[in-house]
Amino acid sequence: MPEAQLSGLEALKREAAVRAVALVESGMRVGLGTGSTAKYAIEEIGRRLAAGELSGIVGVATSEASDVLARQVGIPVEPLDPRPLDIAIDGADEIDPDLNLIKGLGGALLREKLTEVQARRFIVIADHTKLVSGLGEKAPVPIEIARFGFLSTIERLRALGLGGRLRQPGAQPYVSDNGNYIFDAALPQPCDALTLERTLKGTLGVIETGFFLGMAERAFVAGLDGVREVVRRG
Ligand SMILES: O=C[C@H](O)[C@H](O)[C@H](O)COP(=O)(O)O
Repeated sequence: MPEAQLSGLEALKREAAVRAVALVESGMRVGLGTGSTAKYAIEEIGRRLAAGELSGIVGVATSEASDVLARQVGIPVEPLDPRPLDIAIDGADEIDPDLNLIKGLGGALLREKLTEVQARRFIVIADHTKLVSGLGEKAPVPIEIARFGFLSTIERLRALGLGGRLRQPGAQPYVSDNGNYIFDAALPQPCDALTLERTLKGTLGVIETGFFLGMAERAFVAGLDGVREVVRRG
């Protein structure tokens, strides 16, 4: 869509995406994120390929939807294999001052984490509404859980003191690309995300969480005064 037709927030998201895609070079293997911001990054990579600004790009998609979009815009897509990715670009639901993230409100957390952990550089793109002083301030943390015995798993999550609910947009629970359910957990504030992440990973029935801690190298965050580049400290 031409820039002039995008709403204010959408234009900001695209601006952040374009800044991140400027880091992509010919021949790179690129992790392709998921969501309404990552969509702009995929489109921009496609545009640069079509314009001859890039060549030899291979994309690894973090969701079925991003796989479809990438192919539509002419990005060759391959499955994730053990080779490192040069870069991954993705959106986020919350970003704290140390670039720890909550991701997965779009349901793609497991494939995103599997892909982004293999990237030499993981770049986050977002609009300014995603910035928080502590994780869980605005968004729940999505927890992907096995369908089998999910009610028992939810009881275990509640026993950890977590509020929240099974994601269920209609009559049936939401099913991820991997065939699992998602529990959107409300976090106590303030939240010790690292400790909670460790506890959750040791909880039977939990497959993955939407905490992306210490993974992002930098973020391009678009606000009304332009795009701010935030680099992780240490
Ligand atoms: O599962 C979805 C992903 O983690 C998204 O990257 C995240 O939800 C941000 O999406 P959006 O850019 O649409 O706000």
